[in-house]
Order: sequence, then structure tokens, then C-alpha cells
Amino acid sequence: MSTSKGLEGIIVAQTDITSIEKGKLSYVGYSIDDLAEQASFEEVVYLLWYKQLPNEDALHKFKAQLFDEMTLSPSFIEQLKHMHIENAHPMDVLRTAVSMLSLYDSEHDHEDRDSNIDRAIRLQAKIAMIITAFHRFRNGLALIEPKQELSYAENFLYMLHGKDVNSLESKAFNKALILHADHELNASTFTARVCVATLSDLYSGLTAAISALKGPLHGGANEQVIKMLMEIETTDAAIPYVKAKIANKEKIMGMGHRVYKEGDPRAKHLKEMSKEITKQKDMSQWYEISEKIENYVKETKGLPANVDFYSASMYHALGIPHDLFTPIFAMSRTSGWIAHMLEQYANNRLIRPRAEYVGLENQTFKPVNKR
Ligand SMILES: CC(=O)SCCNC(=O)CCNC(=O)[C@H](O)C(C)(C)COP(=O)(O)OP(=O)(O)OC[C@H]1O[C@@H](n2cnc3c(N)ncnc32)[C@H](O)[C@@H]1OP(=O)(O)O
Ligand SMILES: O=C([O-])CC(=O)C(=O)O
Repeated sequence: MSTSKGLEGIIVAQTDITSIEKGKLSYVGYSIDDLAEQASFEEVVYLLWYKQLPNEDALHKFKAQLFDEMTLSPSFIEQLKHMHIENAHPMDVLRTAVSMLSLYDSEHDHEDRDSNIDRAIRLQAKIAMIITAFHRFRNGLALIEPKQELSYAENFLYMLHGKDVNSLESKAFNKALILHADHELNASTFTARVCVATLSDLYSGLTAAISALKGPLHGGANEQVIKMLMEIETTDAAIPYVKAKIANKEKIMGMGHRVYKEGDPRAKHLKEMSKEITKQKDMSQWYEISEKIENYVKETKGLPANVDFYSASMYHALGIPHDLFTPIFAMSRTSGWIAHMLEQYANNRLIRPRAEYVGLENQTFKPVNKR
């Protein structure tokens, strides 16, 4: 038996959702560059689930369906309020709340695509509500209802902060949601697929995916990046800080990627947005510190910035609390997780690899009092 630690380079599925070829990323054949520049997040979600871009009518209907599901029932809200236990991390709250949503779904037609599309719309809409409502409740504030005329990205920021969103904020956040939406068989997506390949349900798959995303080697890295920037504080301190970390054999969060060795094609878009938004908010130092780290780690270790690197300074400049960075990643990636779970159901086989046994052998059992 040959093994590949971390399943590196092993192809375990065929997909028609996302491709990463020679460092180029596309969703359903559309370059991420075109989508990031021109699409709305809603169009991208539709693309991932229906494998085509919506026409005007279809997009209008899809947005209306999403908007209609942007509600939480009074009993759900009560339970969400109770999740504000001291120091509860919003990622744990999100995982628990998404799992709880399954209690409100009494249907058991879990392999039926149409029912799952209805669930998908519900989940995509409610996740934005859960994150923003929880944040407001923990600050003693009331939940803010979404506005029909706003996009998904705008509504999220509006419901979080309770104030209007300017055009650069809207553009930056929409782009970030698109860039995080899917990424082939990353750890959390694979987790979701393994889960539903047992013919478990979408809620279970999503709960499992959120659990996998949370780790700092995956989606949890964006919160670690902003923690690092805050510790560094000034541009002059950036290189000494990173040098010391590397000398200590510690990882620099937001740098390196299993698949991209030359560069993550999403990072340049986030870098550009970080530059623009930090400038608008008079917070350019966070961009400048980030750029110094990026250049140093690239030159000395040959490691490029990944999707989690510039999103950190950008979200910070957008006034987003640091512990919501990873839940926001989850909100965006929900679209991709769902696309992959639908694909898994449509062509399912239980996922069950093997392990090579390297432990003790031929042991003689002794009763407990003789050991
Ligand atoms: C959305 C996402 O999930 S993107 C990734 C988010 N995660 C991070 O940003 C965390 C920091 N980065 C990392 O830990 C890694 O680069 C990963 C987990 C993303 C990819 O890891 P892998 O492909 O498994 O590479 P692995 O961890 O084996 O690293 C290979 C070598 O590069 C080094 N390396 C990789 N990333 C980093 C880093 N960020 N900082 C310093 N050294 C690093 C490792 O220490 C290792 O060195 P060694 O061979 O001397 O032991
Ligand atoms: O693909 C990966 O390994 C990590 C991931 O989710 C991403 O980069 O978006």
C-alpha cells in the first residue's frame, strides 16, 4: 500500500463545479478574475448550484427567494440569544445554530435535488442572519431586518452595523464573498462530501464543513492574520516580528497553500481591495504591514499569500469584528459546500479510504489484574 500524507495530490472525485489548472481558478468555466470584477455574489451562488449564469428574470427570482428566507423565527431568535455564553466564539455559535436549523425542517427527503435547493436557499439566507443577529445580541442591540433593495453583500454589512454601505464597501465585500465561494476539494468541502456520502443530510454536511473550516490551518487563518497584524502594530515592526517567528519555526498565518505554490489567484484581488478600502478609511498601515510581510515571506521562504491574508486587513477596515472573519468565510463557502453536496448526492458512492496499519502485532491478551 502506498500512502499520501494529507492526501496530497490524490484525485478522489470528478467535479464540474470548480477547476484549478496551472494556478488558474474558475467556477463552472468562468474565470475567477471575470467573476470577481463583474458578477454579484448572488449570480455566483446561482452559477455554482445551477451550473449556468442566471438571466435577468432568473436572477430577480433567485434574489427574491433569498430575501424571503432572510428571517429567523421567534423561537430560533430566543435560542440564539441564549448562545451568548461568555467568550463563545461566533464560529462555535454558527456551527451550533446551523445544526439547530435542522430541527425546524421536518421533511426527510434528503436526497431530492428540488427539496435540497429550497434548503440551500434557506441556509444561504439564514446564515447571514445568524451571524449578524448573534453579533448584535451579544452587544445588547436589536436585530436589524434586511432591505429588499440591497444585495446580499450590502445586507450583511447593513445588518451588522445598522448603517448604509458606501459603494467601495459594497464592491469590496461582494468581491470577497465571490472569491471565497468555492475551492474544489479543500478540507471543509471534502468533509461535507464525506458526510453526505453516507446519505446524511445537508445540515449535517454543513455543520461538519463549518467544523473543518474553523481550524487555523484552513479558514480560521484569517482571524490569526489580523491577530498578527495587531501584534505587529507598526510597519517598522513587521520584518523583525516575522523573522523571529520564522526563526522559532512558527508559521506565518495567511501564507502558503497546499495547491498554489506560485501564488493564489484570489490574493491579488483582495490585496487591491485591501489597499483601496484601508486608504478610504485612513487605515493604510494595515495594508502596508501586510505587504511587508508578504514580500518578506515570499523572498525568504518562497511562500505566497493565500486567500486569508489580505481579507484580514480588508475586513478590519470594513469595521468587521475580528472573530466574525471566519464565520464570514463560512457564509460565502456555504454556496460551494452546497454545490459539492448536491454533486455528491447526484453521483454518490460512500467515501471510505483505507489506512496502512503500522502498529503493534500479535499481542497476547492479559486480564486486567495481570497487566
Ligand atoms: C482557505 C485556506 O484554507 S488557505 C490556507 C490557510 N492557512 C494558513 O494560512 C495557515 C498557514 N499556512 C500553512 O499552514 C500551510 O501553508 C498550509 C496548511 C496552508 C498548506 O500546507 P501544506 O501543503 O501541508 O504544507 P506544509 O504545512 O507541509 O508546509 C511545507 C513546508 O513549508 C512550511 N510552511 C508552509 N506554510 C508556512 C507558513 N505559513 N509559514 C511558515 N512556513 C510555512 C512548512 O513549515 C514546511 O516546511 P518544512 O518542509 O521545512 O517542514
Ligand atoms: O483549497 C484549500 O486547500 C483551502 C481553501 O479552502 C482555499 O484556498 O479556499
